[in-house]
Amino acid sequence: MSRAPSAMLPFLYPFLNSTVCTRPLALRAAQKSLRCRRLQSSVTRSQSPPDLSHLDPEPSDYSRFIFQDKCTVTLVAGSGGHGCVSFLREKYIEEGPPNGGDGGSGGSIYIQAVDGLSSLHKLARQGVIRAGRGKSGQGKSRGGKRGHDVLIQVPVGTVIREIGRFDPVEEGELKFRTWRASMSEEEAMEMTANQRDRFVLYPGSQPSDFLTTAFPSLGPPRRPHIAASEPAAPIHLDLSKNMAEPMLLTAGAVGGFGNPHFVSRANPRPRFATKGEGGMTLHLDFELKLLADVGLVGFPNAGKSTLLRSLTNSRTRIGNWEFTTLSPNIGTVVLDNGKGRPLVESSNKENPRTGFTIADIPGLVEDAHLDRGLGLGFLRHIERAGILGFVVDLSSGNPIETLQKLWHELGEYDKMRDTQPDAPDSDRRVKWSPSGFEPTPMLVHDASKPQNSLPPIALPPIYRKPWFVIATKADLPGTQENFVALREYLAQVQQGAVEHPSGNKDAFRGRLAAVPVSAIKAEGVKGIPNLIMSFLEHH
Ligand SMILES: Nc1nc2c(ncn2[C@@H]2O[C@H](COP(=O)(O)OP(=O)(O)OP(=O)(O)O)[C@@H](O)[C@H]2O)c(=O)[nH]1
Ligand SMILES: [Mg+2]
Repeated sequence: MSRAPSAMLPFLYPFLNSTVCTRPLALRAAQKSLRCRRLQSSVTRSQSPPDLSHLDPEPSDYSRFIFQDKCTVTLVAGSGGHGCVSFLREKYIEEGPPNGGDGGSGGSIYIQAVDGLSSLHKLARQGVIRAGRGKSGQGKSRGGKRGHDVLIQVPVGTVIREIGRFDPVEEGELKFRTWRASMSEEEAMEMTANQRDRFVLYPGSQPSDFLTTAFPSLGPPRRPHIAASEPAAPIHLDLSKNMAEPMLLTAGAVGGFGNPHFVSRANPRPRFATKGEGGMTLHLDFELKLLADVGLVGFPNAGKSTLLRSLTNSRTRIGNWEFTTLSPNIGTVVLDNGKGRPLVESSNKENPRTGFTIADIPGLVEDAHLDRGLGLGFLRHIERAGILGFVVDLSSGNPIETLQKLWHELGEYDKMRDTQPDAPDSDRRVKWSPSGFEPTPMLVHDASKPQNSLPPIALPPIYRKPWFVIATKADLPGTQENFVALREYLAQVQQGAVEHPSGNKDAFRGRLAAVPVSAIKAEGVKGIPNLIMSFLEHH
């Protein structure tokens, strides 16, 4: 592992003020220079004197960040408990009145998008999520206990789409309607055979009692009142904001009636009660649309993971070889003074930002848009970041070319996405047939792809995202000229004197800053949160 030379970075300091805090910011930066200096992640803040050993760790010193951006989960709402068949038993009362309690209702499933989560892996591991079943009613008119509710918490930026559902109440309603449509009113009153499966009998009854008991006519299956606040089918939710309160996804089913409900003059001691309704099953697809506020884009070994470590509490893996990082790592920059007071004044007074997230995305390679290297999956992660931070290694080659090559990949991906919206999911297998043999046409089915997979979520094009450049490894010798050239190039792009590196005329041309840093020494990184905040607040 290459240890950086211990020389300080004399050339860095003049640049820091002129580049990070460019014109509109310069005044503000001067006024807030004190605050600017204090602004740093919770990690660096708590270290005095600074211990930088975590920025150049042993390859084995890392914590695993389990990342999952997509999963399919089955949700089963709780079914209702059965009603109870019971009669009052007391001394001197031989044949007491019915006193069976109603069944408890099933548990509901709620969803809430919360800040602070960044992956769907916990949800993905569950596979099937069941709310509690309502308990059956009991004697002495005691109702059954409710089933427990389930709250699913997902990261902000999760999109939920329905793949399929099975609703026993809807099935029951349909069955009931077709059954009623086929007979007259009187017949319906008498004919109860079709509804026998909705009753429970007195515990000591024989199965044959089902045939001899005269059951009353029941209406269609019942729905709980809170089902009215379920989202409309098919479910499509875009949870892009932190939710203060959970939202109902599927309501638990109602419990059955106890036997006192069926008392009539003809049958004062009914020996039956009704079953609870069945809970709904939902198959939902969860996908993270927003990965993080900022995505670090760069070639392998550029120093993205080191930069993430220097900015946040992340313990992502670092190594002097390519493809050290294989899945995104997300770190959070906390912008408070440790006592809940903000260090950056947010222009949004009502809901000020207290921090933001940065994703270290695995390195891109040339032709990544053709799915080379670790390919399209990672371009999709880049597509999901709000702001792009291009990490360019000043010590290897021409940084302008590096930046142009990175943009070229992103630009090609944007173009490809526009022309073939479902290209990333298309079947890429080669269909080969031996010469002279004409194969019979058959449906090629990719077993790895779920049958009812949904189309990818539509995201805005990459070239419209705000971006800036982090020129890293500035502590290495001979990097100064490279940085000066890069800064001049960006100024020209901003003025429109040269073509935007994405090759797109409508691309983002706001303030284009280049920040020289030495991530390994945590030098120059303190201005980055301020710069990112200015982007987050104005775009
Ligand atoms: N001198 C110097 N070396 C650095 C700096 N930042 C990172 N490095 C070194 O560069 C090498 C690669 O760093 P990583 O952070 O793993 O690079 P990466 O971009 O995450 O690489 P991949 O995960 O493979 O894409 C490591 O040996 C780091 O110690 C820096 O600012 N100065
Ligand atoms: Mg890495």
